[in-house]
This record gives sequence, structure tokens and C-alpha cells, in this order.
Amino acid sequence: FLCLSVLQTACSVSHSSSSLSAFSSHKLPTVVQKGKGHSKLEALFNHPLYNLPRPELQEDDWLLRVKGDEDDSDTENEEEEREEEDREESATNDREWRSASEEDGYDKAAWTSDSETHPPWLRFHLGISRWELYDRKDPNLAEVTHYLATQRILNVVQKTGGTQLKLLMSFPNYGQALLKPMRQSRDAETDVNLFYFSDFERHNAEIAAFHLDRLLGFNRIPPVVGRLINMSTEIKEITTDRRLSRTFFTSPVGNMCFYGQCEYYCSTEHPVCGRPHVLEVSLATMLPDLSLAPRRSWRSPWRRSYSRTKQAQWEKDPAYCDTVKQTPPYNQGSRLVDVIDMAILDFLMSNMDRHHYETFEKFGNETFLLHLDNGRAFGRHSRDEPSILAPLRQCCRIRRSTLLRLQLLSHPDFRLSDVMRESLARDPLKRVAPLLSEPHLSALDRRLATVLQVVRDCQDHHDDIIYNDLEAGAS
Ligand SMILES: Nc1ncnc2c1ncn2[C@@H]1O[C@H](COP(=O)(O)OP(=O)(O)OP(=O)(O)O)[C@@H](O)[C@H]1O
Ligand SMILES: [Mn+2]
Repeated sequence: FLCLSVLQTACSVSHSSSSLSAFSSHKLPTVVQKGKGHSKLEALFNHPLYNLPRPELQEDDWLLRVKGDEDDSDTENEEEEREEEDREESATNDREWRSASEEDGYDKAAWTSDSETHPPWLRFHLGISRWELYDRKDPNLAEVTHYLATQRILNVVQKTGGTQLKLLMSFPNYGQALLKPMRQSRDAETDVNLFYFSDFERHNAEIAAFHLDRLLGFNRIPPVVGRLINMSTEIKEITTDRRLSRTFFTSPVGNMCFYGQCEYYCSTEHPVCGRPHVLEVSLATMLPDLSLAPRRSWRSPWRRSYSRTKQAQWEKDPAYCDTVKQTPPYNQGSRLVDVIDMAILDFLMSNMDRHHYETFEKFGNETFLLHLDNGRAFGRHSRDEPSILAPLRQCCRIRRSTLLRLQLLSHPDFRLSDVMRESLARDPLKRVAPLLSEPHLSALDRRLATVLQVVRDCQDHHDDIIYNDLEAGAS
């Protein structure tokens, strides 16, 4: 019970631990940390800017829905017929799944349309809407991360696609997670001579990005949680993937290692190693399968050239944004300010690797942007990368709600580094070491000040900077 409501930390820490009391969930009365005052994180999430009235969601604002009995008769227009087909397809998939459940280890699924019967990952899928991936106040969010952090791992295979090693983990009631392993010590800074496209991915960056995105009020990154796994019993002995299992070896000091098969860093020279077989990893909740919820991938207009020598157009042309503003889908609705939100997130965590973003096809152009793949963030704390802010600097547009939240986060009562530290302390890996070192946390405050300065510079030279998403009528 408590395990679920105070997030995963609670379950494995003894009652005498005082660090626990600071991390009460919104469902419990606020427990004040001894001698340290109140929780800034709770104060932030209680602020009106994090509790804005939201437009009432219509039926087609949900990504998926459970087929109910009353749905059977409503096939009046084409749209609904198409959805009907989708639902039938999903029902078929469910049946196929259920027959697969005869396999060892999988629970017999007895899910009905009653959400009480659904496992946390399914409730997460059913909660995805047109405007956000999850509702921050939904208690299921803590249950999803708790689930990923504690459930038995049933199977492991390598996930194809992308360039670096990733594993797909399966759990007893059909949940899945995307695993990225720890490859470097927490506070190793990326070598200054390494290009961003050669940088290792970091498991703690995936975790921290989820927390940061949520603190910014975006809710556009699937829940990610840290976990310690046993490489022998939770990968090597159970994987059905030969390409993976044959890359295991024991290092000269006796640690268990593997390297898998992929384009970058999958070799004996770049092993993933445990101590001696315990490995820190990040686990990201999987989005609904592409067959149920197809996604569209968009090339970022501010994509880097991914070449040592070439510059991208946006780096050469100061009026680049004028072109973007006239090009669909950036010429309408919130798409341009959504890309600018994404640039702000990326600048704060110094992620230069946002070559693409994705959306759910079902919602067309009127929807939020998914911020997937954040493994190359938080590589350096001692330097900022101004070019990541090019969309904001060149377009001088920003959502009103984003600007107001950034201003709030720069206020000492809600300081970004403080709420980030508090939020990350809820992750189970906090017991091993803080998810982000103090220099990374201070870098967040420094970069936030830079973002606000860029907005002020814009205000000195341009009109029409604010995209007012807080007024009725604007979305
Ligand atoms: N939580 C998720 N659920 C479902 N699919 C995901 C999730 N996260 C990532 N993916 C998919 O997996 C693909 C590869 O993941 P990711 O981008 O993290 O790997 P990568 O090796 O860094 O790829 P690249 O080298 O192309 O940047 C993504 O493009 C995305 O479509
Ligand atoms: Mn990547």
C-alpha cells in the first residue's frame, strides 16, 4: 500500500530511514522533513500554474479506449467505423496475447472494461490523450514506475532500431520496458573533443529527463525509473536472444559484462559491466504498440547536420525561422511553440541529439510532441550549448504557460535545482547515488536564467512574442 503511494523508494528502505518522510505523495498528508522546512516540489505542483483548467476531453481526444458493450451499435460515420476496426484489431491482438499466456511466467489476464482490473502499464496507455502523455495527478503514474522497478523480469531481447544498445524487458502481466544500461560513472563529463553524435547514452539522463519534463509541466516523456538488476539471473539466464547472450563475458577483474549487437559501441572495447553482476539501468515505460497507436516521426527543423564539417541551414541563416513559420505544420496551431518548448527542455539538459520527434498519428497535427530518446542529455555540466536554444532565439515565440512556469522555477521558493533534486530523490537508484550530481543541478539554474534572458532580449526587439495558450479559445 505504502509502497505504491510513496513511490518505489519506500518498499526497500527500512522504517527507520528518515529520508523517506520527505517524499510523501500528494495522496498523503504532507510530512515535513525534520528541520528542513516544507517540500518545494509539493508547493510547485500545488501552484495554480500546475493546476490549470483543462479543456474537457472528447471521445476522440483519447488515444485508445476500451471497447464497451454500448459501443456495438454506434457505427454511424466513417470515422467511427474506422475506430471500430481499430478496436476489433486490438481485441484480436488481445486474444492472441492471451493464447500466448499459456507460456510460463505470464499471468492469466482477466481484464475487463473496469479499469480496476487493469495492470498499471495498461492504465497508462488508456490515459494518453491528445494534449499530454499522462495526467501528473493520476496516482497510476507512481504505480507504473513502481511496477517497472519491482516486477519480475520474464524475458529480455535486444530492441532493434536506433544506433546504441537497448533491451526490451517483459514482465508477467504483459508490461514492457525499454532498458538503457549504465556505461559511465554518474559524474563523468563527456569529453570536449567528442561530437554529440558520438556520445554514449546515459541511463540517468533518461531518468532525469522524465523528471525535468514533468517539472516543466509538459508531461511528454513516458515514465522512466531506475533499477538495479542482476545481469546473470535477470538477463543472461533468461534471454531468448542469441545475439545478446553470446556477447556475455567475465572481465579481468571478475565482473560480468556484455556488449550486444548494434551499430555504435557494441564491442568488447565498450562493454557494459556489472559489479560484479549488479547493473544500474533505466527502464522506460513502453508506449502502446505501433499496430494499435501508429506514430509519425518528424524531422526537426533545427536538426543538426550529423557531420564533422557541414553546417545545417539554421546555423547559417539568421532569418531561418521566417521560412519555418510559413511551412506547414509550423504555420498553424501550436506546433512551432511546441518545438520551442522542446528546445527549452533540451537546452536545460544540454541535449544536442533531438534530430526527430514523434506524434501519435491519430491526433493529426493538433497534439503534443513526444520527447523520446533523452540518453544523450546531461553529458556536461561545466558548459552550456547556446545553439540548442536557436528555435527560441530565432523565432522569439514562447507559450505563455511555459514562460510563466519557467519564471516560477527561477524563484527561490521553487528553484529548479531544488525541485529537481527532490523529484529525483524519489527514484530507487537514489539509494546508490544521487541521479544527478550537484554541478548538473546548478547547471539547470544557470541555464534557466539564460532562457529567461533570451526571452527578455526578444521582448526588447520584437512584438508578438507570447503565444497565449491560457486564454479561452487558444489551445
Ligand atoms: N518508451 C518508448 N516506447 C516505445 N517506443 C520507444 C520508446 N522510446 C523510444 N522508442 C522508439 O525506439 C526508437 C529508438 O530509441 P532511441 O531513440 O532511444 O534509441 P537510439 O539508439 O538513441 O536511436 P537513435 O540512434 O536513432 O537516436 C525511437 O526512435 C522510438 O521510436
Ligand atoms: Mn538517440
